[in-house]
Amino acid sequence: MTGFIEWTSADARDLVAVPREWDDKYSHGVLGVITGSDEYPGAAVLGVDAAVHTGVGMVRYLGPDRPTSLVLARRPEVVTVDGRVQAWLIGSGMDASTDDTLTAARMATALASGHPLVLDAGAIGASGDAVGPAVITPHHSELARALHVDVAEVAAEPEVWAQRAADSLGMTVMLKGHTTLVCGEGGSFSVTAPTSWLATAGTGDALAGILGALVATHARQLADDAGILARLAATAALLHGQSAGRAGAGGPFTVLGLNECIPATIAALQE
Ligand SMILES: NC(=O)C1=CN([C@@H]2O[C@H](COP(=O)(O)OP(=O)(O)OC[C@H]3O[C@@H](n4cnc5c(N)ncnc54)[C@H](OP(=O)(O)O)[C@@H]3O)[C@@H](O)[C@H]2O)[C@@H](O)CC1
Ligand SMILES: Nc1ncnc2c1ncn2[C@@H]1O[C@H](COP(=O)(O)OP(=O)(O)O)[C@@H](O)[C@H]1O
Repeated sequence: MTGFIEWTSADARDLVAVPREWDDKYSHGVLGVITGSDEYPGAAVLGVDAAVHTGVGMVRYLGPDRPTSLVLARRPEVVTVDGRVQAWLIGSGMDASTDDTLTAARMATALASGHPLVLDAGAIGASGDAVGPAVITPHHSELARALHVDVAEVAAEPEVWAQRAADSLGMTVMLKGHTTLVCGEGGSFSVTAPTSWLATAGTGDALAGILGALVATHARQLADDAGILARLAATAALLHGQSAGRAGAGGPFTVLGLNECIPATIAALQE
């Protein structure tokens, strides 16, 4: 694939931040999460669960009551009150033009915060309001919508459209598919999935959570070098694919099952 370097486990190894003996939950990174809705509460659960399994100092989830209850039922370690955050994950399972005024206000504050941003699904259309370094995580249809082109054009030349989006939006783009393409000021990388069983609802929400955790735990490095965002995105796609392969052992898996395999995938990476 011209210009795209295939990302490997060796490349990914140094992009998972292992807490040091002097770290605490705040210094290791706090991920703020604004995802889910009454219509799609599951997206919030899947993304938060993935972030926790990827390793982060704290996940702070701010969403409507229904997804909040479900997130806490699945992951009681999650904090659901406003406070200090080092990076934001926004958009999975929600609509940017939501009439929920509290969620809309939280989203506007996060976009303007200057903190690194992971913008998924419903937040991709709000990328123009991002102040800090940002990565968008569209599938083909979402990228086509963002660029006002036909999805068939994106499907025919995904490398061209991923690069065009990164150039025109001035941010990192992770275009999802069997081969996931990442472009940004830090480089252009491809990650080939080890299993097509990933083609199932909710796996993208988990990927966004993995990336959110990697971004939150590198917030300080991102302040000096926004270029590492592309390498973090490629690492997230690699961890996601390998965890899916591990979860299904060649067959299908649940998304929560994929998440449960993330720690072993990270441990194997660091052996
Ligand atoms: N449990 C939960 O809470 C879950 C919540 N979820 C949340 O649901 C929200 C909506 O997500 P969404 O992707 O289904 O809808 P949307 O972006 O409007 O797509 C519209 C059209 O695009 C196409 N299309 C779709 N995927 C494509 C692909 N990979 N590659 C190419 N084309 C693709 C397809 O059109 P078709 O190709 O059939 O013509 C489709 O009809 C989102 O917020 C997400 O986070 C989900 O994660 C599931 C689990
Ligand atoms: N055929 C496939 N082979 C491998 N991976 C796939 C395939 N189709 C989709 N994926 C991956 O599955 C995930 C789907 O994400 P997305 O389309 O956002 O779904 P959802 O919104 O339901 O979570 C992405 O990580 C994508 O790269």
